[in-house]
Amino acid sequence: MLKGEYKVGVLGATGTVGQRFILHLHNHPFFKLVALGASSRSAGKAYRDVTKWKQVKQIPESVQRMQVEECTVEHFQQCDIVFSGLDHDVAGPIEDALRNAHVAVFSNAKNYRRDPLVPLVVPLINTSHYSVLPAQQKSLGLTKGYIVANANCSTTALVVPLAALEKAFGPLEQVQATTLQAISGSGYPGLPSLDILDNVVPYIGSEEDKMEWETYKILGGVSAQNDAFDYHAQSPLTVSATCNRVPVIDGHTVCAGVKFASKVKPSPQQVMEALSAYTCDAQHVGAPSAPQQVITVHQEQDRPQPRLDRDHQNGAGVNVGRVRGDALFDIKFVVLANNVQIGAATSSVMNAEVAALQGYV
Ligand SMILES: NC(=O)C1=CN([C@@H]2O[C@H](COP(=O)(O)OP(=O)(O)OC[C@H]3O[C@@H](n4cnc5c(N)ncnc54)[C@H](OP(=O)(O)O)[C@@H]3O)[C@@H](O)[C@H]2O)C=CC1
Ligand SMILES: N[C@@H](CC(=O)OP(=O)(O)O)C(=O)O
Repeated sequence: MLKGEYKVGVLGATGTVGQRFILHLHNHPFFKLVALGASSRSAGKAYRDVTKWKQVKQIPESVQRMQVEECTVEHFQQCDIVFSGLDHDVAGPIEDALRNAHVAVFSNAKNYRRDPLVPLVVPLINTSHYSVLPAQQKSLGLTKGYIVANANCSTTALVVPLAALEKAFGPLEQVQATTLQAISGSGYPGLPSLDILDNVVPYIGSEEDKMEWETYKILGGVSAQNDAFDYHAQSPLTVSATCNRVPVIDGHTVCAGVKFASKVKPSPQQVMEALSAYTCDAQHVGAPSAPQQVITVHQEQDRPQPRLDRDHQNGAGVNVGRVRGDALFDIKFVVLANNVQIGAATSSVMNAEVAALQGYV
């Protein structure tokens, strides 16, 4: 149901997430990158002159000389879609202004995730939440333009296997999750090397709270009138998260324990089969960024590992390993997700691909 080529822009194009957007979008099959935005420090200059480019791949030729603009409506209202990798300190009013200018905004920033009419979408799980977009538009008197948020990167890692387990075995009762989060999650330049090398920092501001409540919204449903999210209202699920920063560059690892609500518990083998079999709408509608395999289940005792597994399928899926029974929980496992790909830019792009393919853009 594509309407042809869509003009897209990137806000925060010079940042850690913005650079991933550039690599995703510069030769996309139906998104044409036409506008780049960043702060007034970068505006008016060529992209290659203001970006501290940290990717192994070079800046695409077509982007090197593009002029970076201020993130104002006048520079982006030509776009059908804008991807936001903006700092959350500034993202709120900029994204709202673009929505009001009839642009579909797909944001990585946390500002609108709690909004009762903004879908919080992990494209491997809940693109069905787009059914609330007309209610969002109606509440603002808009006929075009909306905001879709993607989740926190650690939440994204955790919820994909949880969604697959709920689909196969019914509601979950308790989830305990302990993260080992990569340095790139804190943006560039991130933590000082003297804080993170040879060290683990057992605190990431507001991360635990986000992992807990975002999970409820993502795994929840939508009201019969398509005008509200139910935040998992009918579920007995309780999530408890502990977040740590570790000296890994990219790739968030989460060690999870899960209790099922049902009295009949699946075996580790059944869990592995269910995780491997899980598929999602992004695959079914043919989103170009969707992975072949949503959850790659590793049989080796010592996988997944960030260095070895984060770039599997360009970081578009998640990796699960060490699926086993437990004395306290019904099942334990380790999940790894590339925080700057499916945890950030890939999620936004895949969300927009599904929206376009389903006629929401
Ligand atoms: N890194 C990650 O793993 C994840 C990040 N996110 C979220 O994505 C967003 C971007 O994160 P990240 O790329 O790591 O951050 P960075 O600090 O690397 O980049 C921030 C970007 O915001 C721009 N910016 C800063 N101030 C302004 C301003 N006043 N007006 C316009 N643009 C401005 C910067 O432009 P300039 O270069 O000109 O300063 C830069 O392009 C954040 O909201 C973050 O929370 C979400 C999930 C994962
Ligand atoms: N806080 C995450 C990255 C991030 O920016 O999260 P959020 O999008 O929820 O603000 C990390 O440090 O790894």
